[in-house]
Amino acid sequence: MTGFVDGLRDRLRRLFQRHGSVDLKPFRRIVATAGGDADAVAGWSDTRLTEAADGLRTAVREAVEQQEAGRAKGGKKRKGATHPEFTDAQASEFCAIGREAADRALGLRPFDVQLVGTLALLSGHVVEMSTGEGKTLAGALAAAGYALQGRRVHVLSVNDYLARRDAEWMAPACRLLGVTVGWVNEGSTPEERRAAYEADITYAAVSELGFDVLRDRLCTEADDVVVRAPDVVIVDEADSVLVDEAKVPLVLAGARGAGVADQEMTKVVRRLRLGRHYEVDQDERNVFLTDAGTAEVERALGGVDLYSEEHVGSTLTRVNIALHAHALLHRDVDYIVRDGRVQLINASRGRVALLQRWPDGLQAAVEAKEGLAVSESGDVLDEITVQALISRYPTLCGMTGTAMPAAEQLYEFYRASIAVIPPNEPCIRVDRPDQLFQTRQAKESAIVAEISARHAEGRPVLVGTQDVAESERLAALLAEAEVPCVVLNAKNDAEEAAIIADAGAHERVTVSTQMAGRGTDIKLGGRDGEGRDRIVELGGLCVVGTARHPSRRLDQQLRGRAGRQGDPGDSVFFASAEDDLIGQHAPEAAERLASDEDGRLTGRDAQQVFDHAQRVAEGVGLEIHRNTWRYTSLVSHQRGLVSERRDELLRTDLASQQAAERHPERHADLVEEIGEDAVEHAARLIALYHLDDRWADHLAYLADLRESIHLRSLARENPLDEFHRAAIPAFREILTEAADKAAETFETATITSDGVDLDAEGLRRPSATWTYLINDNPFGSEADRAMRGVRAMIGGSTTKSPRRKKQATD
Ligand SMILES: Nc1ncnc2c1ncn2[C@@H]1O[C@H](COP(=O)(O)OP(=O)(O)OP(=O)(O)O)[C@@H](O)[C@H]1O
Repeated sequence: MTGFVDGLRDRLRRLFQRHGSVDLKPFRRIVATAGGDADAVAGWSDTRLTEAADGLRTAVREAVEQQEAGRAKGGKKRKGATHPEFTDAQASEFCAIGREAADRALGLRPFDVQLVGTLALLSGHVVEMSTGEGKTLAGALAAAGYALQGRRVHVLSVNDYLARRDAEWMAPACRLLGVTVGWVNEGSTPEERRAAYEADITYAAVSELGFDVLRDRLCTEADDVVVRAPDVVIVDEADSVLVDEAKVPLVLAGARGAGVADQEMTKVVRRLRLGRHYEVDQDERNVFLTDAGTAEVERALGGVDLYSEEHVGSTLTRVNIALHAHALLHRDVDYIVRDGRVQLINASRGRVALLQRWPDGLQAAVEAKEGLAVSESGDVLDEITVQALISRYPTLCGMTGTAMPAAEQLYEFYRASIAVIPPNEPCIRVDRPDQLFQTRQAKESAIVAEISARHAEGRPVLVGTQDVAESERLAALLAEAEVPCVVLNAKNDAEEAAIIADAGAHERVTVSTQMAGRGTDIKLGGRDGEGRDRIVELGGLCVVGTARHPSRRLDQQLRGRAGRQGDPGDSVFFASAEDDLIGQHAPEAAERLASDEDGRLTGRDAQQVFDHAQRVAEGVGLEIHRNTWRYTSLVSHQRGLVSERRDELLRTDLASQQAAERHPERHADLVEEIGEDAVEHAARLIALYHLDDRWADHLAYLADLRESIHLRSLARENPLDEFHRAAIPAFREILTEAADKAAETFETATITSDGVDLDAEGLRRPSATWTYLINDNPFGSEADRAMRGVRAMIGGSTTKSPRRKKQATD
């Protein structure tokens, strides 16, 4: 009933309420009062400043203690956790000392609007502040504010570079406020991680935090856990993380042995030709063998029948994996080859995703395609989506330049409201109308002409491309036109900071893949801003987009690179009817468009077609997000229950108690023989092993279930209901089954004062683990998958998901 009422309320809300900014007046009032205290605070010594911050910390703690004591006296039970907050007077004092601390420690005196942003963050909102308005500082002060309220804060960045940069940059101001700061990077050791998470504020990339949370789930000693319980999360580039990346599952896999390359199949598919032997979906997510392709493969494999019972599960799956690697994963778009290894490119950020890989079979197939040694294979041990990861935090807030266009999703998925903070200086950037063309070739000629013209004027130009291959094509065209350019993409992201630092320099042309999500500052005149006046005179930075993105938000993020802090600048997007956006979302409309002899689209409706295609793309993106969440929220709930049990096993003597209940004699004998502690330790190891193993099996079952259920949806059953109908009972017995198995092992295993040797009992934990991201639905939407199922039934081939080895070999 509650679910029904909530659902109805949500629908009504969506119908009637426009998502607007929260009221900033109360924050403005507090900041104005803080302004009055500024002179007094300016005269304080550093020590006095730190003491004042400490005084705030104590006052908040005492207020919370008083509240709790009052509640206990009144006999009231605590209903949900209440979070400590500043009173208005405390908030005002915090603003005054925070501003002074930033000024002294960083040489940056926060503007009023930044403090308004800080207060909005402290109220749990997502804050919209334009590019270059100083979100990093507003976020750091909010983090310090939460820390003074006694909360533990994680500040999440989109990548390692920003996490470290922001932590190191902001730490001196936080230190002056008596607040400690740590950061985590991919290369951090477990000790460094633990120390970083012990700090009041921890900066980390989202994926790094997620992988730490997953790795913690494998610990068998409480002291090995690195991440403490989630409390407050401040998300930088909030819309990218909370919306664009939310659906991506982070996966932890455990080594099972050397991987095996399917050389035979790689050779077979290499001979296949697009159009004749196989076809690729318009959105490049699925590949199908044609009849001629099927015949060719069957012949190459010595005359097998791919659809016979013998081959349909195994050989056909192998063909599909190899074909997927051959036809759908492109070097320099989806991955690069570096140091003899395949490295994935994170599509939304145009960066190499180190230590990440595709699911087993697919990874091996790509490695075989590239003639590389095959890496280890493994089993999925656990996975979590970014959304589930962030939903664990009782308090969520964040900042971004583009929150309002994501308002609906932010409310729907996180119940987050938006505070739109006005700029410190009004934005004077000119966003020019789109330049639309019939063909990609005509578009690229026009892009080169535009860049050449701006370059000739001496203006810096930032070009945002969609992928690495496009960047390189454009760089070659610019070279032909004798326009020197710097290419920033996943191939050289180590040099990113240096390249970006100079992207605003005189005559500089920077071609960047997926600039949108990079969150780095471009200063006019170059890194030291020396040539700034000259660039201002010339008109500032010119941003060129080479295609419209799948959402307006991404377009805006790219445009926002120009015109920071009231700087001059302009932006223009080029687009063609041959772009993916149109091919995927408005192919029929594109056929009706008219163009002139330069290939420029002339009709008035051309712009509408592009806008429409983008709206459709946004709708598809939202639907994928909703759908993923509908599936994963159940899994996430189940995961929470398992985690709770696991934590209890890890930190208490529950495992030993359970063993004593089920096998009292064996337990008593062992305690006498080797002592209570040793028994407890052995029982714990055994119980954790079985719980983890059972959970990994359950995840594999759910993945299979989800895959198979799409076929049932053709029989007009609601796939989500079906999924729940099967997934809930499958989970119900997990905890009991794991405990039963643990009891069995406890009864039969050899347990000595040295403990229990799980390997010897055949209960092998993975020797090594690694992590990877699964991109949003790499094997297509539900509808695609249902269609593939039908095609398979009527005799065509499909790319069956190789998501899990278990599944692939079913
Ligand atoms: N109060 C301030 N006074 C002077 N300069 C400031 C102030 N706050 C921030 N800055 C400067 O503004 C620049 C941009 O800051 P920051 O990178 O935090 O912006 P941002 O809002 O995060 O932009 P982006 O959208 O690019 O991430 C930095 O060079 C920083 O030093």
